[in-house]
Amino acid sequence: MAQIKITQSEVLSDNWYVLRKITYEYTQADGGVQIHQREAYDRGNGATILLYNKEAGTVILTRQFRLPTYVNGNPDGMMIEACAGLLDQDNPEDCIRRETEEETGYKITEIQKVFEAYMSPGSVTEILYFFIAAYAKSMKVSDGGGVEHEQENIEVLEIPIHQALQMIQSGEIKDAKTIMLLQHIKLQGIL
Ligand SMILES: Nc1nc2c(ncn2[C@@H]2O[C@H](COP(=O)(O)OP(=O)(O)O[C@H]3O[C@H](CO)[C@@H](O)[C@H](O)[C@@H]3O)[C@@H](O)[C@H]2O)c(=O)[nH]1
Ligand SMILES: [Mg+2]
Repeated sequence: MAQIKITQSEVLSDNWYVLRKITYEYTQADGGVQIHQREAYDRGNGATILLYNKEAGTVILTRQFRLPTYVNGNPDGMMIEACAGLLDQDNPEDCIRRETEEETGYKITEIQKVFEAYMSPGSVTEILYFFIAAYAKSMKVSDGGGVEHEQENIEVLEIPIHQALQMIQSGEIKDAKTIMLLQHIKLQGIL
């Protein structure tokens, strides 16, 4: 296994999130030492959740504008995604309960952690915690839509699972966390 020693960490940008240039010694298995420099974008960690209803065979997804996709080939910048949020000070479970209520309007009870994943390990530090939870109409406490002062403007979608899976094939769903959760629900036979 390679040995790593960080020798320098320079902040290139500290605005909304932090971009660092990190220099490190990389000692290979044969003892040879290389000097590497890599940039790492630190925007904290996140959590995401897929809400599902067994009886109806539906899932809850969100739709919102995502600027980085707009500047990289997504014509209207709109993305259909599983509900998700950044952790702030919370633990992943508290975070996703709060985000679920803010974004979808559902106050969920039992939630289940399914896995965790680095979403872009060559450039972004973030680890994402994945959850699923059952939802029912009776759990709806508000319209959702996100937090006004954060300019979130989130649309809430209730979609049959078979349609959501087709939307991956058609390219209407292009978000990695969402694809992972939809496939998980299908693979595990939950819906
Ligand atoms: N003003 C400003 N706002 C920003 C900036 N970058 C992000 N935001 C806003 O900050 C809010 C963060 O909302 P959250 O719901 O907490 O996070 P998220 O963006 O939904 O994050 C989730 O999705 C990401 C993309 O898939 C994931 O990377 C992340 O882990 C998480 O799952 C969003 O409204 C976003 O537009 C910025 O540079 N400036
Ligand atoms: Mg969000």
